[in-house]
Amino acid sequence: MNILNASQIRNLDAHTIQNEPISSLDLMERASRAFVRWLCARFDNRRPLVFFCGKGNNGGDGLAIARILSAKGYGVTVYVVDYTEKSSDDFSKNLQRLQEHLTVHYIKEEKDLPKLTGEEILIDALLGSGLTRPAEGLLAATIETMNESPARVISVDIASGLYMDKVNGDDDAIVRPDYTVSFQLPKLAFMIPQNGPFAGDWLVVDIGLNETYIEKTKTPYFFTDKRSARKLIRDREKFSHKGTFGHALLLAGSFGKMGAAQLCGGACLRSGVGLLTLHVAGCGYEIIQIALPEAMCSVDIHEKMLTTLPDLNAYSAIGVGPGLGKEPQTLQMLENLIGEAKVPMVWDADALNLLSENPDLLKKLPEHTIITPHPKEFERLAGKSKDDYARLELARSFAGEHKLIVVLKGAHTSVIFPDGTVHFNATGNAGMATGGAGDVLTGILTSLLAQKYSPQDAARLGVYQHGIAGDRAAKARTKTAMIASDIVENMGW
Ligand SMILES: NC(=O)C1=CN([C@@H]2O[C@H](COP(=O)(O)OP(=O)(O)OC[C@H]3O[C@@H](n4cnc5c(N)ncnc54)[C@H](OP(=O)(O)O)[C@@H]3O)[C@@H](O)[C@H]2O)[C@@H](O)CC1
Ligand SMILES: [K+]
Repeated sequence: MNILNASQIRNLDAHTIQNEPISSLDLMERASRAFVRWLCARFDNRRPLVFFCGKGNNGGDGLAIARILSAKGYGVTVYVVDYTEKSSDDFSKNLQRLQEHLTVHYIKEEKDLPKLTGEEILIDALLGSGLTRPAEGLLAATIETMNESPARVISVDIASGLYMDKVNGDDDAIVRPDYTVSFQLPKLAFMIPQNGPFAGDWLVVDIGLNETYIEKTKTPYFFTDKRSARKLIRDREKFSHKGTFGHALLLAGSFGKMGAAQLCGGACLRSGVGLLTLHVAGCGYEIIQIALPEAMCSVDIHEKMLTTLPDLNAYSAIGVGPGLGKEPQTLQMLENLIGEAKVPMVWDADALNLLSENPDLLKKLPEHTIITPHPKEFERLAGKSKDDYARLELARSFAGEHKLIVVLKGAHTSVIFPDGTVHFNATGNAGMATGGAGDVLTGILTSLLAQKYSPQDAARLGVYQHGIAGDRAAKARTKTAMIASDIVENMGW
């Protein structure tokens, strides 16, 4: 799914109005009904709803939503924040419609702000995609009132004060919603880690904007949701055999860190690879043979760490890094790997840390190798960034410069191609922020590469599957109690 910026969304809006055709007022009504459907499915009419509306179209949505919910028997109080003389046409029309049924209250100065009990549900319809500058004065005071109340807050389209596609200032007044119900498309702002508190649990409701126009609009940003992930999956043919699904090699584990190799290997097996060999330090031989009977073991000459490569000819993909340690002999092995590998690779964890300590090696990494840094590992590789938008930009130029596929791990993990395209992932949860979850991902990616998925598809699909398995694990165990091996146990579609 494409992610569009604010001006592209404005054009999309105009295109839909002109070509469907539909009036802008009817489109606002459709968007409002979509919001109402979501709200009614989640909240019954026992709690009072308090609306805070601005005077543009986001405020117009708020007024329309209030009217529809009031007709459905919800208790509705509406405040219009009177911060400007200007108002949009559709705001004015909806104000007139609402006033036929309900008295609207105006907030003209701070003393007009209501006292909230915390029992209400607050609807934030102050500012939407039309935000052009930080919210100040009366708007900022209203935002503060909402944020200070223990009441639940639901933002219409996007939290008021949050830019859709660029960084906010540290001191900007921004609503901190529990939920954001956004129209038609996910917004770039929702993908950015530092915006977590300003997106809440966000979701997208369909309002029938022109799909063809959305697909044709050029953007570097995409969202891998269920529909787009499904398109990447290849069925297992009836007449296939284990050779069809490749032979993966994992170089992982060291003394005290054999669990990383086990998790990585387990995930690799569970993502459909035909055969798996783990090359492990001597101390890992029995561990792996017992823990993963489906895998084969190749044993290093060193008892505690990996120092030498096995013959690489048998393998269709290689994953390296989890639990490797950073000893000089292991670094030597990585140098040899870069020289000898002729198949697609995934580099993770200590392999990346060794790369950042040896920038010459980084330059030699074969094109389209997948690297899977978390933010700290990425910082070691590419340097510091002043904010999360800047880090995304740095990752795009890094991927381009080194011709690598960068999987920047986090909530909405971003998969970045050498051409600068960014695919944010839909699945996963905070329960996955736990030791070993990254090793699981490396196993999955290596498995998909061994099955001859292109590195781009393997990265997007693997990250998506990893997240799905994590979501299932959280359901079974809760986010707090789940551990990385639960992710492996919950693999599969
Ligand atoms: N296509 C869709 O998805 C659909 C979208 N719809 C809805 O429309 C919403 C966008 O509406 P919108 O364009 O009227 O802008 P909105 O955010 O209401 O702001 C209003 C005006 O406020 C101003 N302003 C900006 N920043 C300010 C500030 N800090 N402090 C004070 N003033 C500020 C600025 O005007 P300016 O003063 O810059 O001239 C701006 O124009 C969208 O989020 C969604 O809810 C649906 O109805 C149907 C389909
Ligand atoms: K809003």
